[in-house]
Amino acid sequence: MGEEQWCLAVPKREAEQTRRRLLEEGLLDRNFRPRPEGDAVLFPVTEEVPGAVRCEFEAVPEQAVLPRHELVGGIAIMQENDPEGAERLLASRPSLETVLFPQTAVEGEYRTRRFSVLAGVPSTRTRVTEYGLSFDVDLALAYFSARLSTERQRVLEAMGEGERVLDMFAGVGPFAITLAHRAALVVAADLNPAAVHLLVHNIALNRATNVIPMLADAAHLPRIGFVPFDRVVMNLPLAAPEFLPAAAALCRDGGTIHLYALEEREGEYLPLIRAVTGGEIAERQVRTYSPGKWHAVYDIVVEKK
Ligand SMILES: C[S@@+](CC[C@H](N)C(=O)[O-])C[C@H]1O[C@@H](n2cnc3c(N)ncnc32)[C@H](O)[C@@H]1O
Repeated sequence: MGEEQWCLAVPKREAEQTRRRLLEEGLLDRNFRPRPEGDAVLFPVTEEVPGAVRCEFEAVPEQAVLPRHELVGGIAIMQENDPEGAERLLASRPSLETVLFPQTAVEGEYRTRRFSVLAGVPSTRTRVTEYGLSFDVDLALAYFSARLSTERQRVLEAMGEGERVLDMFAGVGPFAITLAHRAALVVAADLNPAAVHLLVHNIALNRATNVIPMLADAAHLPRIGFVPFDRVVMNLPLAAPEFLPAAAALCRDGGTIHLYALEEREGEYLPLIRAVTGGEIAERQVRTYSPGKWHAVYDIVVEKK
């Protein structure tokens, strides 16, 4: 008899690509085995992701089960403080260098966590490869989440060639450098000096010649006198709504703002958005954040009032 579990059904021809993406984003639940069903493959996922439904799965035999973890480049972040499990995990994958356990939640203005090292090289720095790009990250110094890789591709695909883009909360640059592929110019700002240091490094690492890094508080950006941007990315889910008037001032009429927010009910931020701009709004849930809370994105077409 199997267990009830969230699962994602994908056509067989997309199975390998999906498996790699779920592994990259730490969403593949390794306590269960993916299984074919008709023309599709059902993948067990660790949380309710868009398109997931409930299915029954056979659990993997106990000795094969590795501790739950999220992969960020050569680092595994475990959900439990289990040094013995960490050693097994490290031994299971030659590409793993370090196993960490978060001692805190994501906290503070810089959105970082403190970690203890459970196994391997005592470092919080690693290189992440995402859709052909490389990002050097230091998880203790600056925010990075591999789980947004699909979201970055979605925004890239929505873009036209030659846009002027502003990333207001750029971190080490994953959105800015991904979007630079189609943009004419990307301005990438963050107020964490360590994040900007890695952002500058990652711009050079990816030979992105059209990304301008800035050590700046996003609240100050409207006073710089930029030519309005075609697209503004606001990935600071706990506080981005506060910065929406600044983003709207920086975006051209008809341009798009991608506002990431944490919400407890669908449409929670619609009244606030409508008070700032009159254009079209599409809302999507990106992933579960904690029980009863969603990481949502609002794609907002700016209509100057
Ligand atoms: C959730 S992280 C997102 C980073 C990046 N966009 C990514 O996807 O990895 C939010 C970032 O906003 C930065 N931040 C927080 N408040 C800010 C502000 N007022 N102005 C500019 N950056 C800010 C933090 O330092 C952090 O790097």
